[in-house]
Amino acid sequence: MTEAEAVVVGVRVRPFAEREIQNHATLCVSMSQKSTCIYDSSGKEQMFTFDESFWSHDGYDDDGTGYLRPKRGSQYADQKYVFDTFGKRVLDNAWNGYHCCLFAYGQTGSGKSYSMVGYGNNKGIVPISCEEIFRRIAKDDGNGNSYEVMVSAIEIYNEAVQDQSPRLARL
Ligand SMILES: Nc1ncnc2c1ncn2[C@@H]1O[C@H](COP(=O)(O)OP(=O)(O)OP(=O)(O)O)[C@@H](O)[C@H]1O
Repeated sequence: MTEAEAVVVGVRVRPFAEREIQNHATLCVSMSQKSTCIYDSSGKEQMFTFDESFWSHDGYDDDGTGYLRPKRGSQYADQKYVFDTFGKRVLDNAWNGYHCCLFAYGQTGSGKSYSMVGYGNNKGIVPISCEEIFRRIAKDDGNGNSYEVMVSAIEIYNEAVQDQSPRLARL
């Protein structure tokens, strides 16, 4: 990990919620690789560059199990893609002994829980990481190493810190 990579930032756009569709919401974001473009009401563009721009607004279908996968040729970022490009990076660094933190920031209903924990078959970064941690431990079986896994998770809401670890342990 180089100093330049010490902090990485990604943005993700979720599909319109039912209420937004009913209110005839207008899409004002577009993404291309690492760039995110936001249009104001006059159509003026503002371009931002992040380490990753995850387009999850459209271009997906259900694979029959409830999992949302990209349609052929679409740029839809599914849960696996988000884990592979962001979650795995944090996990790999933690595995190499670095103290790491991954947090989701956004207004209510913006998709933080979806990305971090997920819903149904669309597992988020936390459960995929847990599976990966125990897969790596199992793979190392017989090499004489011992592992201790501890989990903690906090939620900061209205500037109050809440320990969500017991909730996480029930997943
Ligand atoms: N990438 C996505 N693809 C499909 N649906 C999504 C995606 N992100 C979020 N959603 C949907 O949008 C809704 C709101 O998402 P979510 O519950 O993750 O928001 P949140 O930011 O955690 O909200 P809160 O702060 O109120 O807990 C949910 O119904 C969720 O299923």
